[in-house]
Amino acid sequence: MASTSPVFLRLMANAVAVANHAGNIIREVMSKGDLGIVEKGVNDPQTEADRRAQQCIIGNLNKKFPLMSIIGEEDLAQETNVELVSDIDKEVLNLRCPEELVNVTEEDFVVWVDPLDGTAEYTAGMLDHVTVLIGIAHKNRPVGGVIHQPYYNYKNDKAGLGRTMWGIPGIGVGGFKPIPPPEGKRLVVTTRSHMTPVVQQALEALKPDEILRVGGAGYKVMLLMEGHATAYVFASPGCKKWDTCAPEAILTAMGGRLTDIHGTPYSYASTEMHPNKRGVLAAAKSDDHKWFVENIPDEVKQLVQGS
Ligand SMILES: Nc1ncnc2c1ncn2[C@@H]1O[C@H](COP(=O)(O)O)[C@@H](OP(=O)(O)O)[C@H]1O
Ligand SMILES: [Mg+2]
Ligand SMILES: [Mg+2]
Ligand SMILES: [Mg+2]
Repeated sequence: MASTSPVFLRLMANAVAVANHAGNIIREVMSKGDLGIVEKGVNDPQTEADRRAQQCIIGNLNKKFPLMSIIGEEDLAQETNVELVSDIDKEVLNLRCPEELVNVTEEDFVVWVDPLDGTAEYTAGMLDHVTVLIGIAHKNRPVGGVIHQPYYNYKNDKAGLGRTMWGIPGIGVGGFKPIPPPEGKRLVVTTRSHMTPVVQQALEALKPDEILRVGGAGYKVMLLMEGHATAYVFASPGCKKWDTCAPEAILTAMGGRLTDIHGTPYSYASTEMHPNKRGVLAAAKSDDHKWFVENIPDEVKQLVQGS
């Protein structure tokens, strides 16, 4: 069965399995207590969990898809002797493949990996903000996404720890139940740890009923996916392609939209620069997305235009 499945489904099914394994690594590093924090820049920490999770994800995907471009957040020499993840997600493997991807070979996919999104929150013990993000692009656009949340349910002893969500535009989503945001309320989610005057200016102009400040692009998009927020607004060039590729795929699969703050989608080609220099704007409903694009002030748009 596996060998006859389209490459895309094998890739998605392996991405789910390897994201789950990365979640084990993230919990193991935390439980050992020594996070091995390195500051990559201003307010940009990296931990032993970021490093080991990336080695595991890229090492395994490389072994199975040696001709594919894989781009990870952390700048590391890839170890060759990483622990092999032998499982594969059977449910995802047996999904219907989008028609246009049935015959696509591994060379034509680009995979964007954020081994640990929400590192600042991980080091601060805000563990539910942490996710593992694996986004798959074809012809510059996200065609599949996996978000693993290793600490889902960590405050509840009785429930299972961790969960994995996926989405394939044109096919659907799994691992969670999409819930629309409350009608008649404007709930905006934004950064907790990378606030700037321009980010703040954009938020004020939108007159939200509530501003939710949480960590990680993955967790912010999860709040959109499950009806806790109307839009994710980040008028800053700080996020990178590995932060948005997987979340965009899942949001698109459920009818939402993720673009820059001007309303233009990003390209996820392997040659693309890493930063999302024109900011991030996402919503679970495309009508809401349109409203936010129209109501971000021109002054903010001029300050976040990528030049
Ligand atoms: N000014 C900045 N400098 C570095 N990284 C930034 C940044 N603004 C946002 N990011 C990155 O974008 C992701 C979401 O940020 P935030 O939580 O502030 O919304 C984080 O990913 P990582 O945790 O994977 O590094 C974070 O590092
Ligand atoms: Mg980081
Ligand atoms: Mg990130
Ligand atoms: Mg990261």
